Amino acid sequence: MSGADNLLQIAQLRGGYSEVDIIHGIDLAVAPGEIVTIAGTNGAGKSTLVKALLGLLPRVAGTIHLGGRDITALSAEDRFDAGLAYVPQVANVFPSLTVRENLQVVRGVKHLKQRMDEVLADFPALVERLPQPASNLSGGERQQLAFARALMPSPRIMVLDEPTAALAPSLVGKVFDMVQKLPAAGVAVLMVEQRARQALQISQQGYILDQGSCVLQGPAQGLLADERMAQLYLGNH
Ligand SMILES: Nc1ncnc2c1ncn2[C@@H]1O[C@H](COP(=O)(O)OP(=O)(O)OP(=O)(O)O)[C@@H](O)[C@H]1O
Repeated sequence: MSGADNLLQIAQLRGGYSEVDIIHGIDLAVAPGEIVTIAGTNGAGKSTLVKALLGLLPRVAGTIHLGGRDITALSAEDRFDAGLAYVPQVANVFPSLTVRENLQVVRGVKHLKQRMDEVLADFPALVERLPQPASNLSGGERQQLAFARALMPSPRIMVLDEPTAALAPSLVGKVFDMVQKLPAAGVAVLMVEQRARQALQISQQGYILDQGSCVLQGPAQGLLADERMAQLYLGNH
């Protein structure tokens, strides 16, 4: 696939929180319908890369294109409106609002009632919880609500920050199942995940960061098959 066909195209992205660069010229692409995993050691720069992508890093250089449009200079709000959804690791729902209100307050949703019905069709467990405060939800249900919220404005790509991190091990498979269904709903996925092996198993492409640079990239199955690299960077999960 040529660069022009990619949904998301990050080129030579660098930047940091002060004058010191934390990420050093990263190239990354997500094609329509793809799941792409970013893995790497602690402190490698994964969250910093995500912040740069979302427009939350104070200083960046390089370019970011979404659907062929240069979004590098856009605010975080305008990137969201352009179809970039984000599910943070924590604080991804409003606990004091009901489940219904959590879905209603998402910015930029057209035909709210209809869209809510469409999204809830994929999350039946949330339907009976609609009148309850989100604080009543279990960890797994809360993650479902976070995904449902992110889907409300019909994004083109969802950026997931360690979607399994705060969950009991028994729920991890369910979250990866949810992720795996997103491309069929027309949503590509860019996911940072510590459970790198499991994440790569449901991904088409993977990128391994170390000290702010991409040290390895390619088809996910190839990365999993490279035992030496897998030992170094992918951990046991
Ligand atoms: N707000 C910040 N201000 C200054 N430096 C920061 C800030 N956030 C992160 N850093 C630094 O940037 C580097 C990369 O951190 P980052 O959080 O991007 O790594 P990561 O790969 O996401 O790590 P982890 O897997 O532990 O979450 C680290 O050296 C970190 O100390």
